[in-house]
Amino acid sequence: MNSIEWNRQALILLDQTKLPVSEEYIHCTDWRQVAEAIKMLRVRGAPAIGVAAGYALVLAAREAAAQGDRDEQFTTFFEFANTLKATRPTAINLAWAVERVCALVRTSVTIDGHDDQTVSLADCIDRIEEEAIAINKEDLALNSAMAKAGAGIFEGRRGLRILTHCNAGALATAGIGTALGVVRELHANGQLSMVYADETRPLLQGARLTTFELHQDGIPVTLLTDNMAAYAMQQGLIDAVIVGADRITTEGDVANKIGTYGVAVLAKAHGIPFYVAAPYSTFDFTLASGKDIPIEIRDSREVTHFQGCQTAPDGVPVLNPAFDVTPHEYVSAIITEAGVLYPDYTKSIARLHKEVQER
Ligand SMILES: CSC[C@H]1O[C@H](OP(=O)(O)O)[C@H](O)[C@@H]1O
Repeated sequence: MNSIEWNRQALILLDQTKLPVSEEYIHCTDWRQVAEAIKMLRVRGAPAIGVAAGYALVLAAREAAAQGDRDEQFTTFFEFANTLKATRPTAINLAWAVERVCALVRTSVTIDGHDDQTVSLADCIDRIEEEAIAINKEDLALNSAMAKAGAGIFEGRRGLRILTHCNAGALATAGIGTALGVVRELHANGQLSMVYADETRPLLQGARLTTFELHQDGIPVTLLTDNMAAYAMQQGLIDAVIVGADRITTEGDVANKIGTYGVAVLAKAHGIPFYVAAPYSTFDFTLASGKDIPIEIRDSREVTHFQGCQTAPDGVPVLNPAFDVTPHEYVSAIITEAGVLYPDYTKSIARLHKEVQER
């Protein structure tokens, strides 16, 4: 199942809002279609929306390069890029990918600090496409490195029962997944007994996507409603929690799907390790405290309706934050493609940053 495919003319996205009932694809030939797909979670998951945004910028550049004079073309392109970046504010991978491509364009048209008037936006399109493909390939490659690093935590252990929240799998990345990448590695090693998947209200990424993915791969999975996680832990059914992330601060505070913080508190109360799996591109090196992470507030209809079925009275006030922040004190370790980070996260994350910058 290929959730994101670039054929040079179009970005083909698996519409995740239709899963698990049907596998339908959207052929995006306009960057606005990709922006809508990200906003509506047809493509979702921090790394995946970064990859999709990279390809959307190829479509945006092609459109902008065909209109106005040279300066207008660049202005239009950067406006399109900013619109794309604003579709979902919490997952930093989206902004990271957009900024990475925009920085490339700015560098391409600058010589010795001056604007090189000989370079047009059209001249940049091939490089933008190369960068989008590079972002995609990097995400694909890092997933396997992360999976092995994460599985290393459980060296020699068998019969593992892992609880996860939301979907941090192949559908959320360009590869095998972050949290579910570790799960897949443990399964391949014969170490996994069961995955317990939180349904993850209100959009049910766990019920619809995680169970779908794991069932397809023959990995044992049991579905929980979100209010069952405490029971499962109390009954001794869970050995560890592994989740993904949408943004991690320099102190190790973690933004992830709403409900993650509650799972982390429950895990701590039951002495169960709580692991976060995320690539380097999920770290925000400009923020220390999780309190400063912007939390996306989504449409109230996501709570009062599901797939057209109304489940609450008209007009009832609704709170619908798409993410919450787990303070680093609740995080046992952070699994990355460069290895496993342990507290003191301020130091271990700084070391990761330094290593990657020096590559
Ligand atoms: C591979 S991390 C995916 C991360 O993104 C999900 O959010 P959404 O479904 O709204 O894109 C969730 O927080 C996952 O942990």
